[in-house]
Amino acid sequence: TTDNQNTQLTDGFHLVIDALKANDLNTIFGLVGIPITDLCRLAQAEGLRFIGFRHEQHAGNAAAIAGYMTQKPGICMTVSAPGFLNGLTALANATVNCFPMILISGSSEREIVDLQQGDYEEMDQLNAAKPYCKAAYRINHIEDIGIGFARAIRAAVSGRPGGVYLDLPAQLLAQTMPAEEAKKTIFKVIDPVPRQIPAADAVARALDVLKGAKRPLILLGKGAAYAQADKEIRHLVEKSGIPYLPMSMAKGLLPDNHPQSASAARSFVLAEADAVLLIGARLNWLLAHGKGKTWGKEPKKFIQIDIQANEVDSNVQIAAPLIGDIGSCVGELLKGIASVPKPSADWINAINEKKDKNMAKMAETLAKEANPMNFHGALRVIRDVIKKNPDVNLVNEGANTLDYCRAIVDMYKPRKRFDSGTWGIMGIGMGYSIGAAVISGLPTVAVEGDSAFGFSGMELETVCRYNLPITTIVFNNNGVYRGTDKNPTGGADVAPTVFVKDARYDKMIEAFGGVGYYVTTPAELEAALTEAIAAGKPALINAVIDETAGTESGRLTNLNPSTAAAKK
Ligand SMILES: Cc1ncc(Cn2c(C)c(CCOP(=O)(O)OP(=O)(O)O)sc2=O)c(N)n1
Ligand SMILES: Nc1ncnc2c1ncn2[C@@H]1O[C@H](COP(=O)(O)OP(=O)(O)O)[C@@H](O)[C@H]1O
Repeated sequence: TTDNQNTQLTDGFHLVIDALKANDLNTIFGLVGIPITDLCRLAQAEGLRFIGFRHEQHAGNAAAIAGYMTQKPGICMTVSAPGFLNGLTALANATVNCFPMILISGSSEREIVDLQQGDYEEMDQLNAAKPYCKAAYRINHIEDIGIGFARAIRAAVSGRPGGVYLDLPAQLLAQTMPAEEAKKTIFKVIDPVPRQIPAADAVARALDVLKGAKRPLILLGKGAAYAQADKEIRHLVEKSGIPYLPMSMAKGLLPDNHPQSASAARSFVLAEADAVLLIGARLNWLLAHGKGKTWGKEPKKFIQIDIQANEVDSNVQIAAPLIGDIGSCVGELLKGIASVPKPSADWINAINEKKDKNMAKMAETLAKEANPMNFHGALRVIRDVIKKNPDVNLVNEGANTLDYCRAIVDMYKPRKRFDSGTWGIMGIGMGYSIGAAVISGLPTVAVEGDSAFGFSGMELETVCRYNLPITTIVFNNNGVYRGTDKNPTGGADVAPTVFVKDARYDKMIEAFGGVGYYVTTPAELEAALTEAIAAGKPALINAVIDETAGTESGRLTNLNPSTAAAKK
C-alpha cells in the first residue's frame, strides 16, 4: 500500500453509514438537527434513502413498521434530548408490539452530562431509554462502530423482536482513523435471527393436548404474521381442519373469508373452545388475560408457541409451552398433525351456525342506507374496495373507526393491516403509512378517526414531499368518539371531546399539493377512494360521519373507571 493510503483517514460519519450499508439497512427515517444533519446528508449522498419527518415520533413509527415488514430493524435517526424523547415514544411502542427498530440519537459529551454542566440539549439519553426498550448501547470510540451496530441489530431482531436505542455522542462522529484499518471493523452480522428449534418432548406434549381436544381453536397473533411462516401456518390450519381466529394484525395470514375463519363467531369460540393453540399471540388485555367470562366456564388447555420462554404462564397456566421460532414450531407440529383427529362435525357446525347468523346480522346493518353516513356505511365501501385491491396496505386507528374497521374490512394477504396494536396507541397513522408505502412501494390507505388523525396530521407534508401513494380517509364525526358532547356549564369552551364542527381536513392536504376529497355519502366515498388508489398519489378523503354514531372509547367503554360517589 502506498504511503498516502496508510494515512488516508475515515471518520465516524462514514463508518456509521458503512455499518448500515454492510447490513442492508438502506432507509433512514429521521429529522435533522445538531449533531446529525451532516450524517443524514452523507447517508443520502452515499445512496441510502433518508425520509425526513416533521416530528420524530412519526419517523420512529415508520421505522417500527419497516422492521415489522422486513424482519430487519427499521432505522430512526434524531437529534439529542427533545428529538430523542419524541422518538422514544415510538421506540417504546415498537418494543411493546415486538417490532424490531433502532433509534439512533446524537447525544452530548459524557463529561458534561455526568457533571450536569448544562450542555446544549443535555440529557442522559442512554439511561432514559433503558426502561422503555429491549436494549440500549452507546458507542464512544470510532473503532467500535462496527461492533456497536452489530450488537444493536442482533438485539433488535433476535429472540422476541423489539426496539433498541443506540447513543452516538457528537464527538464520535468527528473521530478519525486510518481507512484501511477502519474497513476491518465493519461487518455484516451473521445469522442475526437464528432458528430456535423446539424440543421434541414439547412438540409431543402439544400434539397430545390437540389429540385430547373436542373443541380445538387456533389463535393467530401478529407474531405469527411477523414470522413470515405463512405457508406452514396455512398448512397447519388446513391439514388440521381446526378453526382459527386472527388477531387484528394477523388478519390476512389466511384470507378473512376462509371457511375455517371463526372471526364472525369470536365470542362463541373463545367461550366454548376446550383447547387453544396460541401462535405468536399473548394472553394480554386484548384476550381478556385468558380468563373470566370471555373464556367461558369450562377449563381450557392452552398450547403456546412463542420465542419468549417467560411469556408462558403470564396470565393463566399453559398446558403445553412450545418455545421456539414460529416457523420451526409450526413445522414440527405439521409433522405430527396427521395423528390428530379432525375436529368433530358438532363443533364445526356449531361455529358455522353462529358465523352465518352473525354475518347475516352484519350484512343487514351494512345494507342500511344512513343519512348522514355512519361508520358502517363508510366501512362497507372500504371493505368492497379493499376486496378489489388486496395488495393495498391498510393502516387503522381511532376508537369506533378502529373497532368497526377491524370487524368489517376483510384482509386477504399477510402483513397488510397495521393498527394501534398492543398498546392501543393513537398517532400511528401517518408514520405507519409512510413506513409501509416506502418499504412496499404499494398503495396505502389510512382509515383514521378524526382525533387519531390529529396526532400525526402534519406528516401530510412529508407524504406529499415524497409523493407517496397514501390515501388518508378521515372519519370526521366532529370529535373524539363522537361530536355531540356539551359543556354542562354552558360556558364558551366546547366539551373536552369536541372539535371544530365540519373541519375540512381535505383542504389541509391541498396546502401541500395533495388531492383533497370531501364526501358525505358511501357512493361519493367509493368514487373518491377508487380514484385515489388508482392515481397512486397523496390524497385525503374527508368523510363526513354522523356525529351521533360513535360510542365512548368504542369497544373499550368498560375500561373507563366510573365513580362510586353519588353525582352531586
Ligand atoms: C397517544 C394516545 N392518546 C390518547 C388516547 C386515548 N384515545 C383517543 C384519544 C382516541 C381517539 C378516538 O377518537 P377518533 O375520532 O379517533 O375515533 P372515533 O371517532 O372513530 O371514535 S381512542 C383512545 O384510546 C390513546 N389511545 N393514545
Ligand atoms: N418469530 C417469532 N417466533 C415466535 N414467536 C414470536 C416471533 N416473533 C414474535 N413472537 C412472539 O409473538 C408474540 C406477539 O404477541 P402479540 O403482540 O400479543 O400479538 P397479538 O396482539 O396479535 O395477539 C410475542 O409474545 C412475541 O414474543
